[in-house]
Amino acid sequence: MSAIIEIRDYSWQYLNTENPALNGINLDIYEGEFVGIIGPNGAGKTTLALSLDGLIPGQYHGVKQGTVKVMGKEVEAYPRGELQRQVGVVFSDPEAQFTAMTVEDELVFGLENLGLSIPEIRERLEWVTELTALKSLLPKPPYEISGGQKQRVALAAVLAMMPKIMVLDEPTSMLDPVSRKRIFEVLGRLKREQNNTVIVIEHSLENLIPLADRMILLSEGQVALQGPTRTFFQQIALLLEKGIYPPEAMQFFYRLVQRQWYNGDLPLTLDEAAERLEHVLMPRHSTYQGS
Ligand SMILES: Nc1ncnc2c1ncn2[C@@H]1O[C@H](COP(=O)(O)OP(=O)(O)OP(=O)(O)O)[C@@H](O)[C@H]1O
Repeated sequence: MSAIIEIRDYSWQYLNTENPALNGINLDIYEGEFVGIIGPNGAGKTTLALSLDGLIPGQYHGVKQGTVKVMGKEVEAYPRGELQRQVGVVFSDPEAQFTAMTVEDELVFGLENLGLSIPEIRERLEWVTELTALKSLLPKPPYEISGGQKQRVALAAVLAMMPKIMVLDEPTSMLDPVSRKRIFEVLGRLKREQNNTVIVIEHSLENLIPLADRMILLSEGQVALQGPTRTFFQQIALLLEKGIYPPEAMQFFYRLVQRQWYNGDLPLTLDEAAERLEHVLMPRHSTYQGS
């Protein structure tokens, strides 16, 4: 299977900066994958997102080396606007993306630009409104709704365009836990019901972990670690060293490992932690078989 995104020896240095923001990146991302990208501040995560939809090098000044290919073609080779049909990006500050007077117009606007027929626009509007639970907000001006609602509108606007690849750059960083959960519920449905390739840059690991097939750790512009989610988080010592704090249940079990009270794999979720704890405390009663 060939990768839908292929990044080879890719480096990007913004103009007038001392170090490259991305430095020798090699990555393959496959169709239908749900990939989580994490890393400390300044690691290059947003730069990577900008590189995937061509805003880098299109709208930024700097020096590029290597290649970023989307669906077999280098990002610079796409005619203007064409790449954005394949790659939809949602940033953490949705306000900047809104131009219309109502939420409904905001959603319809992009679809009209795609040249879709009116029945098709209606159909997609209905689908995306249901998926993101936006029905009651359709007549409202985008600037009158809450931060969480804005983020759902931004997500819906990109989803409605049905891009093959979606990149979400800290989509919940400005949201309270309830709104954050709702965004992740939408992402969960997207994963179960569609075959989109989804790349999420996110600090909220509790929400990301159950969805991600694969995780990538960026650090100082490089891929410091990548792998299937479960394997990835077993490298907890490296993650902690890079300033990433995995969910507390995982950290708790890591302490048990350090004290030699536990030698199985680290649980990814609270439910898994409860299961493993039962095995540690009451091995004869537990149904958990160990790793
Ligand atoms: N427009 C820009 N001009 C110059 N340097 C930039 C620009 N944007 C980012 N940088 C620099 O590039 C490096 C990577 O930044 P980037 O925003 O990609 O990191 P990040 O991992 O997304 O960080 P955060 O988690 O804080 O959003 C940083 O050193 C940053 O200062």
